[in-house]
Amino acid sequence: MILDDLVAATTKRINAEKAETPLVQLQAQADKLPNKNPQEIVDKFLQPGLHFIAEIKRSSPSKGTIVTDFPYLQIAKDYQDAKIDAISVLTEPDYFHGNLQYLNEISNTVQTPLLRKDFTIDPYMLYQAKINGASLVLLIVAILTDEQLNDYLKLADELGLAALVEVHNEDELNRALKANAKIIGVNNRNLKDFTVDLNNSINLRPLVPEGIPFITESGIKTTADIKRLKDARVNGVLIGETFMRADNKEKIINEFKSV
Ligand SMILES: O=C(O)c1ccccc1NCC(=O)[C@H](O)[C@H](O)COP(=O)(O)O
Repeated sequence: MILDDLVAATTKRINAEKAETPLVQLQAQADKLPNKNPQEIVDKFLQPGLHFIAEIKRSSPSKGTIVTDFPYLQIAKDYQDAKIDAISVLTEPDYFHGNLQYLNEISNTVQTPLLRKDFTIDPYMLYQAKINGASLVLLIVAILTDEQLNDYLKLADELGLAALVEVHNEDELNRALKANAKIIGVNNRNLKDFTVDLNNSINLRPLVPEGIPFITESGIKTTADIKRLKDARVNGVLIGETFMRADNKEKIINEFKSV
């Protein structure tokens, strides 16, 4: 499965990065930075209305190259101008052609909270996220043990990072809730065959308590999709490809917001 390949590539990459910059060095850098308050993001997603996380990504395993022109700083400014609630920045290099440097530069360009979108498999990546300006990190339940999930949630909190805990099914959702995840993301993409089905989120929505923001991710393309998801009472949508392909990002975001 693709997640196995992503985990293998990420493990190799992080081991190489650790050899170059040891964890203690990142910890010392992180210690010097002020902590943000992760609860602020949770509270924001719980406010009435639909919240938007817009993604910056060049490619993906399911779609290959999405855009050839990739002015990531301008895209971040466009998202900020459209008053998006958070920006998801792909930092995975091998399959998404992302880069941690993009996150760093974007954090110096916009004030919008940033999600480090990567395949977190090591605490080292949480320190990297903080140092490079993230407010949120992604924790994918399918690639973590319960112990890792608990440890990374605790560390994220200590570092002042909110965690978007991603699940694909009821079993993973139960693990996320047991670990006291404060934000749940449901991925509509089946990572075995890459099909997307918004019903995945719609079916799981009632299982998440009201005090935990419910974010639906992947495959959201039209105002009709937004209406269905709003009717299902999700708190937020995470949209990548549709926004990346749009020439006028503010226009499509405003159309989606007006549903
Ligand atoms: O998108 C993929 O091909 C993919 C493959 C394996 C793991 C994760 C993958 N996608 C990451 C995402 O979660 C999406 O980038 C995100 O939900 C936005 O989806 P979309 O709006 O469909 O671009």
